[in-house]
Amino acid sequence: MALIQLQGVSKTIRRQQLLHEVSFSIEQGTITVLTGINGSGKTLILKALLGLIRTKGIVTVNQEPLQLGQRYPIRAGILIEMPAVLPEFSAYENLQLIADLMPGVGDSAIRQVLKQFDLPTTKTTKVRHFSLGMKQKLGIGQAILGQNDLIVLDEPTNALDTQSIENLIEELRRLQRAGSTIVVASHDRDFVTAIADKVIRVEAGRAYEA
Ligand SMILES: Nc1ncnc2c1ncn2[C@@H]1O[C@H](COP(=O)(O)OP(=O)(O)OP(=O)(O)O)[C@@H](O)[C@H]1O
Repeated sequence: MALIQLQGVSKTIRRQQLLHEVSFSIEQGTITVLTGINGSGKTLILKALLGLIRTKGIVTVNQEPLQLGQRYPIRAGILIEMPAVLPEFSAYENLQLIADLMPGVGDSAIRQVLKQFDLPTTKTTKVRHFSLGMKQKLGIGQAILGQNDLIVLDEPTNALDTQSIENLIEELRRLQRAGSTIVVASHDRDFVTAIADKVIRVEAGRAYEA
């Protein structure tokens, strides 16, 4: 069953049409990957399906049309563009800020995420001393913490080494088995091949099912 459907979604900014009648569905419990070159429109599509930008056309979540400004109808973990991490806090504390908003998510879930991505568990190592890849892994950790209904990751393999990409694939598969629906934008071909149940090719603001 489709968790999310885009029907004829278009976006024009300053008279430039950036998305053209984008239509596809995201099935419950699957991993959907949007792939395409820089500037093709992947991030805009992710924002549209999350109700973060105003578009023409219809986006439905659980068959209900999404309204801009309304509370998103399902629990979503999101990493789009730069990870939103607080540099003066440790990795643990950054995750704790999110866990505090989620009933039933606490110390053991935080430690599991830190372990999965080989991040320091101490509260003394501040994120400002992290490498780019470590910050990226923490950003992914923020999105996957608490087993969300929907997990949206924009270019998650950016700055990750081979082992970290393998850990990410394993973690996404585990989350999928546990019931999450996952949507990823990526131009990393090996990663796309390893992870995708469905590939959506994005070219100049148009989406094609591969
Ligand atoms: N707020 C905006 N104002 C004007 N143009 C924009 C805006 N947001 C996106 N664009 C343009 O829309 C197009 C698609 O951008 P988008 O960020 O969706 O690409 P992308 O496929 O995610 O690229 P990348 O792989 O580099 O992340 C680009 O040409 C971009 O310049």
